[in-house]
Amino acid sequence: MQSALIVGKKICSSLLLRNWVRPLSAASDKLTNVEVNDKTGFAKLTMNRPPVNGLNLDLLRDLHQSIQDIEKNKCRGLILTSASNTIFSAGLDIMEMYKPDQERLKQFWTALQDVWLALYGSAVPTAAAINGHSPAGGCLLAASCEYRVMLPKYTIGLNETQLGIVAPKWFMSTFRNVLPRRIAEQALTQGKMFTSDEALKIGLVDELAATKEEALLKCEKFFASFAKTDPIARYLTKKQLRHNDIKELLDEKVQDVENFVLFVNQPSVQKGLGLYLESLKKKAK
Ligand SMILES: CCCCC/C=C/C(=O)SCCNC(=O)CCNC(=O)[C@H](O)C(C)(C)COP(=O)(O)OP(=O)(O)OC[C@H]1O[C@@H](n2cnc3c(N)ncnc32)[C@H](O)[C@@H]1OP(=O)(O)O
Repeated sequence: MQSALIVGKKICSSLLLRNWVRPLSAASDKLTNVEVNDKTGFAKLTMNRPPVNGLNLDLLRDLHQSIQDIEKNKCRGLILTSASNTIFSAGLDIMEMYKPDQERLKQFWTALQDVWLALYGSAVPTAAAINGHSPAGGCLLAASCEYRVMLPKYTIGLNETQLGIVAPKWFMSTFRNVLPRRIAEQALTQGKMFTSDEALKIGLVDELAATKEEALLKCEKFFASFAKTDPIARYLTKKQLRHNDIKELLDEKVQDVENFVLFVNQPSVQKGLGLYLESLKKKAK
């Protein structure tokens, strides 16, 4: 496992210290990092896969493990953010889908499903401090949280149709959980990337913040808004509201992997992904 969990000196009484301390791997190996604020019990989950936090199999597995740990240890909030100064996440690592190894491709999609199920269905309140660009899978992660605070002058959206690919149903449900249906439909069909200001205007993000520190504070303030609610009643309410979306994927999980594998292997999709990768690399030169 490639993530590190760092806990403050004092921890919430509900936490079992021995559960929290996982062996720290060498710094260069870490793909996610979890820090728990000892006073508040809020966990900061930081993605750290340079250069763009591309969601490959390893990062997805690491994220899943970290979300599960945060949940098991009954933290009072989970803030998802990025170690990069300019990118929250560039979405799925296209290298996982281009000329793929077939067995790994299945594992990759299953890992993405597991991350989404854990994050979207989390009992712990969730928020995203979006401190950089957040296309496609990056937007999915942020939109799966209950609250979003974004820094200015970045972009966010589900741009799949611009890549010639179709976002699966559960990506769309996540968007529809945040946006009015008509706006979601337009955004998804256009593959539109919104600037931070536009995202605020349509409600894709809840607040803007000038710095990452401010974004983290705003996420914490969101968690504090639950101070007078019963955590179990809070969770059961969220669970009921998100139940149909989650059930839909759980009922079709294996079929969804098969659909993905079939889709990605189509020659036209492979060609499109290859051209897109080339354009990204040309841009980098
Ligand atoms: C098939 C069923 C549905 C599947 C649903 C799919 C969901 C997805 O998430 S698909 C991925 C969609 N992602 C994108 O379209 C984002 C593409 N990337 C960008 O727009 C930009 O890279 C950026 C805005 C995120 C960052 O820009 P910048 O800071 O200028 O960095 P570079 O563009 O120079 O990128 C650095 C480096 O990283 C490579 N790269 C970027 N994104 C990806 C990616 N998603 N997958 C793989 N590799 C990526 C880029 O090619 C550069 O590589 P090098 O040239 O080798 O340094």
